[in-house]
Order: sequence, then C-alpha cells, then structure tokens
Amino acid sequence: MLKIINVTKKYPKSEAAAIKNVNLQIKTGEFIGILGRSGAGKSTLIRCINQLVRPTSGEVIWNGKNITEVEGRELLKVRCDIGMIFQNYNLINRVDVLTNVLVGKSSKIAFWRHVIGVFPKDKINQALEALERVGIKHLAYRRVDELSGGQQQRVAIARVLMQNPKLILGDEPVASLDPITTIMIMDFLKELHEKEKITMIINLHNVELAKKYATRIIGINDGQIVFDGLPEQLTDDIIKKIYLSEKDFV
Ligand SMILES: Nc1ncnc2c1ncn2[C@@H]1O[C@H](COP(=O)(O)OP(=O)(O)OP(=O)(O)O)[C@@H](O)[C@H]1O
Repeated sequence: MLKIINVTKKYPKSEAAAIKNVNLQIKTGEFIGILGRSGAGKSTLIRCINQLVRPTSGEVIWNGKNITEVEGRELLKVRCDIGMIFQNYNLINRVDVLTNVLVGKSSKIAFWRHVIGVFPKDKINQALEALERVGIKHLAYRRVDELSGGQQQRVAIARVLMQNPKLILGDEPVASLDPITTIMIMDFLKELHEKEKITMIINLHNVELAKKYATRIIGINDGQIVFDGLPEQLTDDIIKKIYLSEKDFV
C-alpha cells in the first residue's frame, strides 16, 4: 500500500536532516503507532507521506506511484485517499461544525459555495451522516470554537471521513486531550480501523497508548528508525533506545 524508500528531509537553513534515509513498508490494515522524543522527526515523517512536507530525497510510493513530485489535481486525489488529523484539530474557527465537515480548511472555493448556500443536498446529508458516525450530529449547527477539545477532534475526524480515506495519518491527535477523552478518541480510531479497514499511522507521545492500540510500533530517534516491531516487543531497553539521545550521554 505504502512504501517509503530512502526518504530524507532536510529543512532549509537547518544543519541536520529531520529524517534520514527512512525505509518503511506499510500494509493495508495496519495500525501503526510512531514513538519518539520531541524533535525526533515523527511529524516530518508523516507529513512526508501525504506530501505536506516534500522529501529532500527518496521516494514515497502510494499504491504503486511515486507521489513525491505529484502536484495539482493528482495531489488532491492523493490527499483525499490519505486523511490527516492534527493535535490542534485544524478547524475553521467562528463557523459551524457542519461547514467544517463540508469544507477542508484548504478549500476556499468549497467554503464560499457554502456561504452562498449552494452545497448539494447529498453532500450535506453525507456530512450529517459523518457527524452521526462520530456521535456529534446534534452539534452540527454549533460554532466549532464553542466545543470541547474532544468534540473538535471528532469534527476533524468527521471531515476526514467525508473523503472516504484509505489511510488516516494522525499527528499527535490526542496530545491536547485529557486521559478520558484520549481513550474515547483512540477507541474511535480503533473502531474505524477494525470495522472500516482504514489503515492508521498515528504519532503518539505515550508509550502505553501505543502498546494498547497499535498493531505495529515504529520508534524514531534523531531522524532514524531505531525500532520496528510488535507492541509486546517494546522492552525497557528498546524504550530507552527510542527516547534517549546520544546527546544525553555527553
Ligand atoms: N518547518 C521546519 N523548518 C525547520 N526545521 C524544522 C521544521 N519542522 C521541523 N523542523 C525540525 O526538524 C526536526 C524534527 O521535527 P519534527 O517536528 O518532525 O519532530 P517531532 O518528533 O514531530 O517533534 P514533536 O513531538 O515535538 O512534535 C526538529 O529538529 C525540528 O526542529
């Protein structure tokens, strides 16, 4: 489904690469938890998958095609297949939940179509259905900035579901949530993964969460993969290998 071949990303003006020669193969139906300390390169890695960050070198093969140079409509199609949820939800504040589900943040045209009231009825019904699936249809006409963090993350998930994604990327989607809401959101992602066979690649700060939900864990340290295995293989020594940096020993 997804192959990451020798991917390196070096941001302009930074001395070191954020990720270095990363190689990964992800199969349909996996639930991947990515672990690593702050700055290890987790966000960069998942953003290289949907091309929000363009790799400096290497290839990202999505369903047989190298997407590192894909642009325009073709890139939009890839981003439809690969939904993404974020720590800060990435919603349009001051507008209602339904509008947020109907339009992506990047889709200004879709936003104006809504403002002038020309969204097709079937799209509205589809959005309401997505909200029902995440359990917040009753909030459809509330402004998103009046909702709790957990409710806002559900709106973001409903928006992604509108795309019928084959893969969902999560960039620390529960990092801003309290423990109970975290479990509710992670349970919901697991349910989507199991019932709808959506592949998940989720960055997580918390080892226990990764062990509980992921079918495979990838550990990144200093831009490189230092562990790739099953949750039960995550021993204390491996956790140290993921979280301790060479700089800690200097
Ligand atoms: N846009 C950018 N420009 C320059 N450097 C960047 C940029 N984004 C990230 N970096 C650097 O790349 C490295 C990896 O960052 P990244 O955000 O991928 O790590 P992370 O593991 O997701 O960290 P966190 O858990 O704190 O979000 C860091 O050294 C960071 O400072």
